[in-house]
Amino acid sequence: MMRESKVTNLVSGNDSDPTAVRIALKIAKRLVQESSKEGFLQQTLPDLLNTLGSQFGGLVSQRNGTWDCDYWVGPQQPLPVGLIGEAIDQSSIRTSSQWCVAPLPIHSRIGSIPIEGVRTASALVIEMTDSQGHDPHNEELIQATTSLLAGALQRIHIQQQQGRRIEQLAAVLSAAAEWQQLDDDEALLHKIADTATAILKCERASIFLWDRRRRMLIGRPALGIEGGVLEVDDDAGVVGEVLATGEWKVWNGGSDDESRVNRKVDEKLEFQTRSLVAVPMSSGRGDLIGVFEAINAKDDDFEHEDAVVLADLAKHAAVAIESLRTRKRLTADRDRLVDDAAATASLIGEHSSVENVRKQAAKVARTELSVLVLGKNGTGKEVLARMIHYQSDRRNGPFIAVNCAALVETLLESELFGHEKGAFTDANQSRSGKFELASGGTLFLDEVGDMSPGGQAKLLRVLEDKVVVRVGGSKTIPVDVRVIAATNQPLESMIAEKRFREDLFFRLNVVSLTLPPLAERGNDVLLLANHFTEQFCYQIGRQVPQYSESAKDALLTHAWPGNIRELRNTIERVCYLCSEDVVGVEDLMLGGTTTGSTAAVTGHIKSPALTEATKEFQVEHIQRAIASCGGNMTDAASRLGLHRSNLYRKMRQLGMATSSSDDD
Ligand SMILES: Nc1ncnc2c1ncn2[C@@H]1O[C@H](COP(=O)(O)OP(=O)(O)OP(=O)(O)O)[C@@H](O)[C@H]1O
Repeated sequence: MMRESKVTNLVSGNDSDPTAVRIALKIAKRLVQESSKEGFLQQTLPDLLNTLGSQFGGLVSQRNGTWDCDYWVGPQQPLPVGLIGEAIDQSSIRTSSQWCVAPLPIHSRIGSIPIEGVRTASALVIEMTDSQGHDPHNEELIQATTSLLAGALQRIHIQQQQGRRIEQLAAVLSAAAEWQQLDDDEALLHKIADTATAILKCERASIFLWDRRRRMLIGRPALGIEGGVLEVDDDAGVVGEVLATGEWKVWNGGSDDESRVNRKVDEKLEFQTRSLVAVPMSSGRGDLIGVFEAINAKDDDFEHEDAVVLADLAKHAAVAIESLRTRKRLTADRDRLVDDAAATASLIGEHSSVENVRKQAAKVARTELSVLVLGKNGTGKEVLARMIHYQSDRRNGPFIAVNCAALVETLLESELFGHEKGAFTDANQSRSGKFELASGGTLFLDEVGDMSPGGQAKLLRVLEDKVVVRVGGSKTIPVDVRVIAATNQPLESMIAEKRFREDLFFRLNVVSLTLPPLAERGNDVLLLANHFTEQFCYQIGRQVPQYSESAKDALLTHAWPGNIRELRNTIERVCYLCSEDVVGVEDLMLGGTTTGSTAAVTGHIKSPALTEATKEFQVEHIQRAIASCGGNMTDAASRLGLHRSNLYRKMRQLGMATSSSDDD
């Protein structure tokens, strides 16, 4: 009671004792000026001792069972260890003929701030005459002084702790940002461990990832271990304690139970653990994924604050480890999907013309050059464009195909460049165009010869400026797109007729690749027929049939006006409708067209009657398709394996009537 009132009076300055007031003022003044414990003691203690009537003495603290001087005024002397121990044990002043020892009280909080981690016993040791030491007034003053001194030192400790915490948090955040950049497991774990050793000022740090199934902890990085793998039972040592309780643990060799440490790990690592702090690591979902451990603090022991810092690091480390795992999984998934897609984009064929195209395509794929693919309908222009994309550095980006013939000018513009909300009547919301969607990848512009003059002008501008402006918008949006265009139209004669822009032609036609009609590819017909047969039979789950010799002949002599698309459709029909093990010529239902060249080889004579018959067959075939689709031209075109615009073109060629409103 007496001590509390004295302290209160000292601090509030109400005490009438001028010495007490002087002491309080000195401590308060120094507290404002000094932020380190050493500086504060150096500046304050000589004066304080003097005020208390002594020249010599100091502040002592217990570390690892022995008493050390924090600061000593005057010549160093053997410490009165017995008297100090007595004073600490009884929490009161003890005096001898030479010494007066006053224990410093341990405050658990200063104001509303809890004091963590300071549990060291300290005492003020003052050399004084016998009469001074037994003077009750002086004793009261000493007690009050120690209380103020303890408060001041603990405030300094808190300030230092807070300063260190701010520095540590900044270091943790900048390390975490660096970790996110790494994409190698081993490098990440090493970096995390290095960060922990630097921030906690310790010798080593390890992450123990929990293999629940095997009930093992895998320590990484396992420095000093051959092969770099350290495995320990998940219930062993301090790390096991953390895993079992989900709470951090500190172990300091000088004071804590030796049996808690798993010395087997030391043996494996040829290392001596003297102190350690270990904290749990949890995933974003809160599951325990392992333990993060720091070993051998360089200064003193590990304290509660070290566990707090390590726990901060562990949170960020768990996020970095998990996000790297997720990134790796996503990359592997993407690579698998890209590989699957690339496999479907291989240009099947052994004909020299196809070999040639394949070689040129492989060369051009590695460049950013614009490519124009020429060839009749169904010859595989889109397949070739995809192949170039998947062989290029853009293979992980999108491949977007647009059929320029399928859209009227206004729609094409919004399709390619996007539009802003309200740009036209149906534009209820903003939409990205295909150029934006293809950014980082390849844009395939099919039937580019069918593009309107307005569309051609806009396309040219985008190709030159590499930016798009959405319809109804004003902002320019940069696009990084490789364009591959294709057409079955004779662009050069269209240029002469002013139906295609010459400047656009030169922009698109940096490299041109031409795919030959199927009928000119000799045995490729059988190669492709076998490929499609296997593909469809696999899809249906049926046995792959053989083709009779006459069927093979028919496949080789057919004119294939619809090229590979027609062949694919024919084989699809055969696979679904012919259940025999051997496909005969009648199962092919090929109709009458045969190629001139092969007809000559096989002895057939191409006569006007045959051409007429072919025409009739085509007219009937188209009429049947339209009728079976209830007049829906889009469905009929897709049933015939044609694009809608090509169906109209074909119908016009055959002299069939088309409704003009549908005809664009
Ligand atoms: N070399 C090839 N290997 C395998 N399949 C192919 C090959 N060439 C074309 N095909 C197949 O034939 C069909 C038509 O091919 P694609 O669409 O690439 O031709 P296209 O020339 O672009 O046609 P269009 O001019 O009508 O747009 C597709 O089903 C495609 O998968």
